[in-house]
Amino acid sequence: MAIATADLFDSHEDILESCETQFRNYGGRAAFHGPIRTVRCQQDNALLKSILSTPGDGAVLVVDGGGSLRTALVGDIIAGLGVKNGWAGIVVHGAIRDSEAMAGLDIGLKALGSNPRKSTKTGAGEADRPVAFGGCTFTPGHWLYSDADGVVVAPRRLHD
Ligand SMILES: O=C([O-])CC(=O)C(=O)O
Repeated sequence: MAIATADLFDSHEDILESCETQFRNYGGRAAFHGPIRTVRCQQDNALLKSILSTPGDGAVLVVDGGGSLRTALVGDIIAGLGVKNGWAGIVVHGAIRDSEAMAGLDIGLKALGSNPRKSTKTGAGEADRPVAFGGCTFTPGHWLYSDADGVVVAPRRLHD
């Protein structure tokens, strides 16, 4: 069942952060939520690919790509790994590609935009550290809720 971020905000304003970044929705799931995992990488997507190759257990991967639109950090193959391994969603502060194919994948996927240019594959980056953008800090283990209105983060799970 979809959980409305606006309703969550009204009930939990004291503990919620709301992200000001204006994402586009690319995935097949318009609304999604889960505990946060993170990765920070700059125009290189080998680390996030290896993370999405492991069991997600319903988590949301927040990818801090520094807001770069120069290369795509996620395409339909990497997003498909997330589907196969039980990730609830991917939030990319950066670009994706294969956007038409992504609409058919059963996963939440938000990103700033798209670019056909691929990323490098060195594995550079950091995983599971707090990352911040849009006035919001994404801390591993905190909970992220996303829908058409936006993305909110809470220090704990908020729904039954
Ligand atoms: O391999 C990449 O860099 C991204 C991609 O195209 C995919 O995930 O399908």
